[in-house]
Amino acid sequence: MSPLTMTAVGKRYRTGWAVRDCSFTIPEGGVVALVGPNGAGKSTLLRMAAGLARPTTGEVSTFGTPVRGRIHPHVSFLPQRRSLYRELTVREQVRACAAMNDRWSTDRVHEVLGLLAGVDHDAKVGTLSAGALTQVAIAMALRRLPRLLLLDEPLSDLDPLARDEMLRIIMTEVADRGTTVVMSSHVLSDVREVCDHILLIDEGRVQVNGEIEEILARHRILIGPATGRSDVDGTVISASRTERQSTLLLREPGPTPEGWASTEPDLESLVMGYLRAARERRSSP
Ligand SMILES: Nc1ncnc2c1ncn2[C@@H]1O[C@H](COP(=O)(O)OP(=O)(O)OP(=O)(O)O)[C@@H](O)[C@H]1O
Repeated sequence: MSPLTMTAVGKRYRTGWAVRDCSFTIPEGGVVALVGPNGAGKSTLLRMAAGLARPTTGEVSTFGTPVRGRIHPHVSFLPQRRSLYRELTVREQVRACAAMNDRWSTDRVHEVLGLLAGVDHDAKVGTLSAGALTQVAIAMALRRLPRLLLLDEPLSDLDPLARDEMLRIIMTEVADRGTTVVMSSHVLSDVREVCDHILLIDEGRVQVNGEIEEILARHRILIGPATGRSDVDGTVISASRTERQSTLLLREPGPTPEGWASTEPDLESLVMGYLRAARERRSSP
């Protein structure tokens, strides 16, 4: 059963459509990078998956159950704005959460505090740095033992050390418990090393969705003469040209024509190619 499925999902705010006609399925286990530029619709997608925003069109399901205004018991969501009690100390915050959740044991409280080795457990939450706040919120989200963990920009406030530590904790969770993690970021390099699946969105639409290795294998970068591409077979995603040469990103390419050199793209150039193409479509009349 897929942890998260969206079918023809759209979300319109008063300002316009934030998400349009999104259909995708997330496989179970592993880390999905939800990537897109600022304002692409990442938070809106995650909020709909968590039951905090209602789709205007289509249907969102988690573990086969339609999300209708309430979060699935096996799903945990870390919003961009961390919702914690600022007047409590870190220790009190974790205990308060345990007291409100009958699935939490005393052991679980110690586990959460154990994950927060670099954070002062007696500091008031309101005095913590943004990075430490994020660490507390992620540790608490993890200890709810979700089968699907939705993280909205979890790494944006973290320094490089804290970021590596958080990624290590998340990867341990995935390996030990088979948790599925969907992690949004507008910086691909932040999530690249831990994700095996990518969901690229731009202007609220899915541009790319799938296993990274499979997606890369279906694309090629072709470099050839500046004069053109008439003999190139496949779907041209994006094209650029200098006086000397043309560079194409191709999906499902045919045989490489004479005079062209072909290489497999890395994920960064593939993402850039799709985003550039989307920008060109927007700016052309
Ligand atoms: N509550 C809201 N009311 C009106 N418009 C909204 C609301 N939330 C988001 N939007 C708009 O919807 C679009 C998508 O926003 P969203 O926050 O989902 O994107 P994002 O990819 O998460 O961006 P970022 O990386 O900057 O957080 C943006 O144009 C945003 O201004």
